[in-house]
Amino acid sequence: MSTNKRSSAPSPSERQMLQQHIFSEKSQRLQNYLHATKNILHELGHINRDKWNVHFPIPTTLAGPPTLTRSYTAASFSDTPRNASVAVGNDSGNNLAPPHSLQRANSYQPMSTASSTASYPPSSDEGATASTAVNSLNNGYLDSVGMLHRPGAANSGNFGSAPLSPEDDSDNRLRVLRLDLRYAHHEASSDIMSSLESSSIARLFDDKLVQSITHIDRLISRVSDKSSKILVTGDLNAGKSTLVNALLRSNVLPTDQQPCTMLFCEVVDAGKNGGVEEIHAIPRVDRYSLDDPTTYAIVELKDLEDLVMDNEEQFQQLKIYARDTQNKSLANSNTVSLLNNGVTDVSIIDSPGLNRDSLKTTQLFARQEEIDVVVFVVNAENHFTLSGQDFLLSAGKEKAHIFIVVNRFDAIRRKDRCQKMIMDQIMMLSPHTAAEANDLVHFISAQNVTLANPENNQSQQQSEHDADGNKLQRNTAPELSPEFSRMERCLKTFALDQRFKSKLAPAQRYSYHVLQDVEVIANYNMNRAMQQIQEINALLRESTPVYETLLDAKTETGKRAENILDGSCSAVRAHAMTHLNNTLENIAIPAERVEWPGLWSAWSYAENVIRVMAQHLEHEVGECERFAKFKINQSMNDLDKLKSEQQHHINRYEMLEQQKSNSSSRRGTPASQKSASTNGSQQTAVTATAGEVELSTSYLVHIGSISNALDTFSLQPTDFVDFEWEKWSMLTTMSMSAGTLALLATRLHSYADSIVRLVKLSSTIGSATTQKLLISAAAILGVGSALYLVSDMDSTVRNNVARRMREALREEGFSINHADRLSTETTRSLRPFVWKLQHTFQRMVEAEERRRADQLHRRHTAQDAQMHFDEIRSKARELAEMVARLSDGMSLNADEKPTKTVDDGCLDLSYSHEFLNSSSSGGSSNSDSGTASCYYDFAHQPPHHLTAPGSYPTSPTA
Ligand SMILES: Nc1nc2c(ncn2[C@@H]2O[C@H](COP(=O)(O)OP(=O)(O)OP(=O)(O)O)[C@@H](O)[C@H]2O)c(=O)[nH]1
Repeated sequence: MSTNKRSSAPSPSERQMLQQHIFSEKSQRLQNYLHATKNILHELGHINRDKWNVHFPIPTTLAGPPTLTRSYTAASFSDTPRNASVAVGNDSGNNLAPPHSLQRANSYQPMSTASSTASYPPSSDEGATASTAVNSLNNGYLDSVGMLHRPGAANSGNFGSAPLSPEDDSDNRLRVLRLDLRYAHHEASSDIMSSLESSSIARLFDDKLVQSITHIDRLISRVSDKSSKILVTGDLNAGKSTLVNALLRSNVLPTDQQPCTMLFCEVVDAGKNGGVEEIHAIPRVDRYSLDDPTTYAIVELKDLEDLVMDNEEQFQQLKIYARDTQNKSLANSNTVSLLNNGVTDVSIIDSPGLNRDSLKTTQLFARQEEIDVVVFVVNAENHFTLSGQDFLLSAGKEKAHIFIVVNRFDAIRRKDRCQKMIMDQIMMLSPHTAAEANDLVHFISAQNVTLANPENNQSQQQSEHDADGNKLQRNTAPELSPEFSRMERCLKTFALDQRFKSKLAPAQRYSYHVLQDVEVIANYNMNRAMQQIQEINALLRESTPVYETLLDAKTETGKRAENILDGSCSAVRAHAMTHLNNTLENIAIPAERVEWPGLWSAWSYAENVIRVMAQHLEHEVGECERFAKFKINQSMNDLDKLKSEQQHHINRYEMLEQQKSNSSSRRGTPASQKSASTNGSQQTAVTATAGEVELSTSYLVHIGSISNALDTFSLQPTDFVDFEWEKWSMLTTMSMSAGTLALLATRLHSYADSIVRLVKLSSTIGSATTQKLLISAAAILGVGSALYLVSDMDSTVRNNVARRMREALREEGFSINHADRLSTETTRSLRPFVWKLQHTFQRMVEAEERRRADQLHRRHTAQDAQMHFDEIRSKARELAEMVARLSDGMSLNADEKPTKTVDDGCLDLSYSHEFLNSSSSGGSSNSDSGTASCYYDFAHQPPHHLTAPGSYPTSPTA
């Protein structure tokens, strides 16, 4: 790059063209960055809502809102309450100075002792802690101010030389996205934060993100709006209207010793209204359209005073289209009108006094978002009132620089003292403004500007006549004090030439701070996620062997419980079978106790025998049941022992369940409800107790009959006859031994057969004697048998009954039925307890598995979040650097610039000229000069990964 090019000075028109070109490039880039910032916030909100409740760094040191000593405000006007504004200022996270930084700010030294260098102390807001020094004040007094600079920061300054540098200890210092809950609860934010559920914090954070996104939208529209709005504000009667009139060189706005501006009055060049001077009284600012006369009422300029004073209820704002009378020559910037400047459309808004009423004050606070330049008028006699302080703190939320006009300075006797006190206040309220006090703080007397007004200032006008003889009025150049001239020049520079500083820097600053906050939050949450992953890993490591042991215990306990049950059932069954079979076998024995009452009561004897036998059977069945109960009790004890062996598993489970229920009751579930449900589950988990055994075995007592066969069993006549032929054989043998036919008789097997054979024998023998003998023998045999029958009838009956009963019972499966029944009953008694034990283990295993699944899920979520936060952090960091680089080459600080600045340092024109030349020749401006890098990135867009589809307009071509 040739030295010739660099040294050639640009003409004013070239310079202006360059400025506009650069401004529109930077403006476009800034809009892109704002969109990208919004996307990052959207992304963060999405993560916060759907993936991971964002955790908030809890401030370890609480930064209170800065306060000034009352001595500064003792002479102030009535003040509006501080509450809203302090909250806003605090909320902004901007310029919140901890007490020590306030002390630093208070240590303002007169220029002779102040240091011109500045450091960037940690743990404090960028401005409030800056060690700035004022070397001089206005007119030589406000001369040079130390530049805040942090070595190694990504940026080299910003539009307004307010540094955009990361916090040194930023982990718990957020500027914009901070959740400050103090004001709602009168408690420390950290206390409230730590007591809140993470989901509640996430909801609050979501609201915060929405607010921030809305604000960025407003910034985008402000940045994209080609026109500039200058808001003139300050306390009542500070001289705001007088100042506006002085700037316009015309008594457009009414002034009075009493408060008179009740409405916002926006003064716009009449050229915007087809050159017609008139007032549009607007009921709804948001609906106002110049092309739609229904959105406003037209009022003549002469009626402005009445309108301003009396219609505050009817109209929200007045738009005053006034003709500009100043010289528009660009050659002399001092005479270029603010409204009609040839650079951009400017409007000046005169506002009602800050401390007039809280409603207007609130409106004023709200309006800052749409304005580019704040001109704050301070009454030199009153200094900053509390309302003024609050406003500056709030405006400082994004505007590092505020143009401060200390008016009515003519009325001050000890001017030095006044200047010093007011500068002290400014340094605390807007340090960046204080740092550039030379350009931004002016001590003037607006009233001293003599204005052109045909009614009250004829001396300032010359009358001429046009060709038709009409009288023309032309302003003569008013007499301006040097202070006023300088103030005016600086204001024009600030509002027009330094639109980077006045219009773009606030948005740049806000975006940068948001991105820094995002980075801090992402970093914090990454660490939290990492911590959570580590905790979960440790928990999983610890719980894996426990889980495996629990699985084994579950299997083993289940098997052993089943074995106890099966063993018990088998024992009961086997015992019942054996016992009842034996009982049936020997069923006749108990009947032996029944006394034989004689032949004539044989029937009742038989009935008694049956009853005794049935009773005996019943008793023996009961015996089997008692055995079953015994076995059930024994098994219960075994199960209880089994449970005791595994008690440590159950204890752990119950402890974890208790912890869970405690934590859910902390989250709001009624404690009683929780503990009831927990106790209930615990009770079901506990195995049998003695009481339960009693209860469970009680239904083993049989109800009613023990056998159908026994119920229908009845006595039969044959029961009295002994049909056991063995006996008859024996009897026959015995009879025959007494006679000659003993041998025959022994061969006979039945009584009938014996008789028949004897008869047959007698007939074959043929001898009468023998026949008689045989008949006698038969008779003896019959009588003997009868006698025998009668004498052994009791045993016959017993045996017959026992036999028949045994047969009947066997036939119905008496023993096996009872064995089965008792076995089933045993199972039924024990099964619930086995199940409970198994269920307990099943639930423990399931709970453990749920816990592990939950831990794995949480780990996955944390890993996911870690990844997302890492991405967001990188994006935010990268974008923040780009946002910071946006101000490369725009620094006003001569120390930082390799070349001199032109016209109050608004722009390095040698570079601009070079850029213009190189770009017009199609070449790159940085080909041979490292110092010209400030314009290389004009066409930079955010990297592709920072852009959402369709988010960005195409890059403007240089
Ligand atoms: N001595 C002195 N008086 C001034 C100066 N500027 C304004 N005044 C007077 O202060 C009074 C209030 O001036 P305004 O311009 O109406 O003040 P304001 O801030 O617009 O008042 P409101 O809109 O009612 O809040 C008027 O009487 C002015 O003449 C000044 O520089 N010096």
